[in-house]
Parts: sequence; C-alpha cells; structure tokens
Amino acid sequence: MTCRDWISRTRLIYLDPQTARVYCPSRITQSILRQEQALFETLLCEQTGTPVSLQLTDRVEQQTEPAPSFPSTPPATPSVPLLQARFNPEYTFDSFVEGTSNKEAYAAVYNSCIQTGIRAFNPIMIYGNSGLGKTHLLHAAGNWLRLNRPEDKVIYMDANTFVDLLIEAMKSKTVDSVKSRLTDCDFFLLDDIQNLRRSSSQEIFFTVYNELISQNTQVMMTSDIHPQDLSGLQARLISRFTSGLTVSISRPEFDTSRAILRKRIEGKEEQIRIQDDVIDYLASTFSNDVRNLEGSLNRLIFSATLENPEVIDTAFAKAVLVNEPIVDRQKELTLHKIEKAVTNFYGLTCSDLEGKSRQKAIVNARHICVYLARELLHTSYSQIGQQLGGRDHKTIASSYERAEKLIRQDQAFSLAVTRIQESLQ
Ligand SMILES: Nc1ncnc2c1ncn2[C@@H]1O[C@H](COP(=O)(O)OP(=O)(O)OP(=O)(O)O)[C@@H](O)[C@H]1O
Repeated sequence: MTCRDWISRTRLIYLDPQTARVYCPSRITQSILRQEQALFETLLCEQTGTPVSLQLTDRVEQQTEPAPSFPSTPPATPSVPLLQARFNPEYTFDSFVEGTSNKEAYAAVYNSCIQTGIRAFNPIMIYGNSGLGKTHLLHAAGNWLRLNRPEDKVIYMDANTFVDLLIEAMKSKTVDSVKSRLTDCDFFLLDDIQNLRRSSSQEIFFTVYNELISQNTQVMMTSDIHPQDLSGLQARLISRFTSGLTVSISRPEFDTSRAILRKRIEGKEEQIRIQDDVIDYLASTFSNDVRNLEGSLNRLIFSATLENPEVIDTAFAKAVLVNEPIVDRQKELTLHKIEKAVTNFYGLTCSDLEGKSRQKAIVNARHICVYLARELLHTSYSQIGQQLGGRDHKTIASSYERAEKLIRQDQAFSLAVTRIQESLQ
C-alpha cells in the first residue's frame, strides 16, 4: 500500500492557523502517517505560510467540529516560513573569537540576549566590511536563544529575503497578514540591511520597525557600512537605525587572527601538523577578512592532504599560497595612496583635493578619489570626508553617486578611473 492509499482514508476535520486535525480510521493508518509527520507539517506550512502543527486522531466525536475546506488554490500568502529561522549550528558565541576589533559587537549582541525586561539598547546595529563575523553573531544569538530561552520567538532573515517577502505581499495584497507575522516575535534579526536601499518596500518596513520597537521586541541589524552612509534609504529609517546602539566590527588584529586560526584546528593537531610560524604567517598576510583567513588555512590543509608533507612549514605554506587569489593584495592600499594616485594622474596636489576649489578637473578628481576609496577599501563616507578636508558624509555620498553616473555617461571620466585603478595595482 502506498502513502497515497493511506492518506485517501483520512479526512481533515479541523483547521486553524496553528493546527490541522486529521481523522484516521485506524491506529495503523495513524502510525503510518505519523512517520511522515514532519514532511506533512512542512507541506502545510508551505501552503498556509505559517507553521501548522498536525494532529492525527482516531476519535470519531471530533468529526463533529466543522471542517473548513481547503482553498482550491493555495492562498496567496507568501510561503516564507517566517518562524522557521535556521541557524548555522557552527555559529555560536563559543566559536566566536573575541578581540579588540569585535568585542563591542560581541558584547552588544550577547548582552541583549541575556537581559530581560526593557531593552537597554534598541535597535542594535552592527556594521563592518564583508567577512568579519556579523552574520556569525546574529546566528550565535539565534542559537543561544533557542537553547536558553526557547519560549522566545526569534525571526531571522537577510534583507534580500525580507524585501522579496514584502514585495510578494504587496502583489498578493497580504501585507497586513505578513506584517502581523513579522511583528509577532521577541527578537527580530535582520542581516545585510544595505540591501534595503532603493527598495520600494521601505514604507512597510518603516511601520513594521516602529511596531517592533514600540512592543519592546529586540531588533538587531547588520550592515556593510555605517547606517549614516546608507544612501538610498529613507532619512527617517536611518535616524531610527542609529537611535539605539551602533557598533563596528573591523578587520581582526594579528592576535585575534591567530586565535581564530587556532580555534579552527583545535582538537585536530594530530592530523594537521602545522608549525606556529605558519599560523603567524597566515595571520599577518590574510587577515583582511576572516573568510579570507579561513580560506587560506583551508587551502593549505587541502594541499597538505594531497602532498602529505612531514609538517606544514612556512616554505610549504608560501609555495602553496603564492598564486592564490585569496592573497591580500589590497593590504597595502590606503586612502592616502588613492589620493596620491588621483593627484598624480591629474597633476594636482593633495591640498587641491582637500581644498574648496570647484574647478572641473579638481571636482572630478575628488569624485574619483571618493569612488575608489569606496570600491577598493570600503571606507565609510565619514572617513573619506575627514580625509578630504573635513567634508560631511552627505557631500561624499553624493560625490560617489556622481562618479557612478559619470562612469556610465562620460567616456573620458571612465577611462581616467580605469587608468588610476591600474596605477594602484
Ligand atoms: N571573530 C570570529 N571568530 C570566529 N569566526 C569568525 C569570526 N569572525 C568571522 N568569523 C568567521 O568568518 C566567516 C565569515 O563571517 P560572516 O559570514 O559572519 O561575515 P559577515 O560579516 O556577515 O560577512 P558578509 O557581510 O559578507 O555577510 C564565518 O565562517 C565566521 O564564522
């Protein structure tokens, strides 16, 4: 007998947003279907858009309850399982190595998980370049809460999923129900909010956000740049985002990088025989971001399994990694070097760039400097502004946008950008 045959003997006798009760004529049918309970619940969740618990019963009297009929087509509600956030089990507070570069972010997230009552800081905003542990910290919060405060509802998603969800809700006219599901939580974790920029869903997000804060839900968000620099996001959102606690994560310093690498090989020292100075070499060469750092170690371990050296020493490591794209070629690049390359190209001085002149060549040179600093170094608008004569972040943000436009529209400008970039390599 197939599963379909067993199902054909059952009948849905009750359905509400949380529960589906199914009558099974015999205990055998019930026990067969119970083996696939998780699968049925997932299918129900996909159909209804909310987690539904499946109850199998052989009690005839329950048939007296009215059985709502399933809609002939699935409801238009988006099927993103909002409350089914999956957290990477490897990303925990224990596996996160603390150092000067990230200790504030770690403390902010951890403290907001353990505290009860009125939130000390809300929202918490963590910003920093790619690969520095922002997602790791949000998942660590999710894993910790699941284990230690299982009664608390946690919603986690990245901003792209969030935007898709809201756009789908707008199309299917289910905005209200999606909003009420999004606000039904104690912790709301939103990753990579830079992806909300220029999204038409900001209006809805604004109301969701206000409701979350007013009902004391802890909001934690991450971004790859300081929220003040998030051009393309409504000003009222930016000001709310920075009204709690904003903390940065930066590139790990040498000791933290070393500790991260050691943690990766902890307990495997027998299989991975690696000399201490190789760890130092990796930590000093590849720590632009932690992903890069881990990549260099993985590459090394992989090559060692193929070539089987006695021990992984610096000579072996250098030979393996010399041609790897993960080598940090931008390491020596600084904002000052970009400024020099731009002024050399245009025959200007740094004081020209930092001064107030509105001459076309100088203005263009400033735009290129801003553009390359953002693209190559991910420097914040405020920092670039400080370097360029104390300009504010709004001026620098519009300079960046102007550069983007000129690259598309002005061939000479675009060529200048390419040439200057080449000179930096
Ligand atoms: N301090 C740390 N201790 C241990 N592992 C870390 C630390 N920081 C980052 N990592 C590891 O580095 C990798 C990249 O981290 P993560 O994905 O959290 O970066 P991110 O800042 O969210 O980057 P992106 O902005 O690109 O999403 C992960 O494997 C993470 O576990």
